[in-house]
Amino acid sequence: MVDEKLHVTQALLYLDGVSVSFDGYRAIRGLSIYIEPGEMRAIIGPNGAGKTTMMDIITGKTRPDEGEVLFDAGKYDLTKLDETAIAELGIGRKFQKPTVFESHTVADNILLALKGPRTAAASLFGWRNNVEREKIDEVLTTTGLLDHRDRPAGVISHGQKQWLEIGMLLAQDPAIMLVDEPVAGMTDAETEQTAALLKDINKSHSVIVVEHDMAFVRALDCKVTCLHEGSVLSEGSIDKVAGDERVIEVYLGR
Ligand SMILES: Nc1ncnc2c1ncn2[C@@H]1O[C@H](COP(=O)(O)OP(=O)(O)OP(=O)(O)O)[C@@H](O)[C@H]1O
Repeated sequence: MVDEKLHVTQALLYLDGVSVSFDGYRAIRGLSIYIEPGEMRAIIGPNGAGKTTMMDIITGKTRPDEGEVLFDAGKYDLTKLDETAIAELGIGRKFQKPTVFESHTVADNILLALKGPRTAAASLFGWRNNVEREKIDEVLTTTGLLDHRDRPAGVISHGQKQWLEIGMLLAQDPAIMLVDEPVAGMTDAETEQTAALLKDINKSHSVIVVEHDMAFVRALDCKVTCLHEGSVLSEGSIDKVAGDERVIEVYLGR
């Protein structure tokens, strides 16, 4: 049921005054972030700034002690929903380490993601309809993996595995994709391609990217939020944030 009191914002994702403590340590402190529909946002900040914890709060893995976490113009209070319900609302997450099914082909990995976990095993042996085939090829084209569609996912490069996992997320067509450090361990060329891929995906999906690689963040060409000690230290264009003396002191100047 939709609570009328929640209609306080047009933001796709609205975090306001969010705090959480672990064993008395306040990992997130009065964090407020608003993501507009269709937006791409890069989140940066030093180790321990709270970036992963923020993603955990959005996806329901961690419950905040206080604050509001609303989705889709205030329609849904994410603090009241579990991880499965939040995923079903269209909030998709990609963790840092790729977790593709290595013994299955690249195409079957996308098929498994399309089907969802419940019917996945059966679907691999079942009839694959044209709609699925078209969707798989569309995702593989977007992610630059069409030439690898019939190779086992275990033999493709680290960068290609990251793109495959982004593709698996894309197959589920989430309203917003949360992507955690996608270019860690990538070559410069792969990093550039990943920025282009996420910008392409952002034409039809909102995206939040956590990343340390500043060349990559610059290439994303989007609004940047720098977290520090669990709250927003600086926010705005990459030039504004990268030129902010407080950001240089705690993060960039290291
Ligand atoms: N489940 C947990 N139990 C106890 N402490 C935690 C837990 N999760 C996070 N923390 C602490 O909360 C703080 C924020 O951690 P978090 O992982 O969110 O930072 P981060 O910005 O993602 O850092 P990194 O860039 O290293 O991934 C850290 O001090 C961390 O040790």
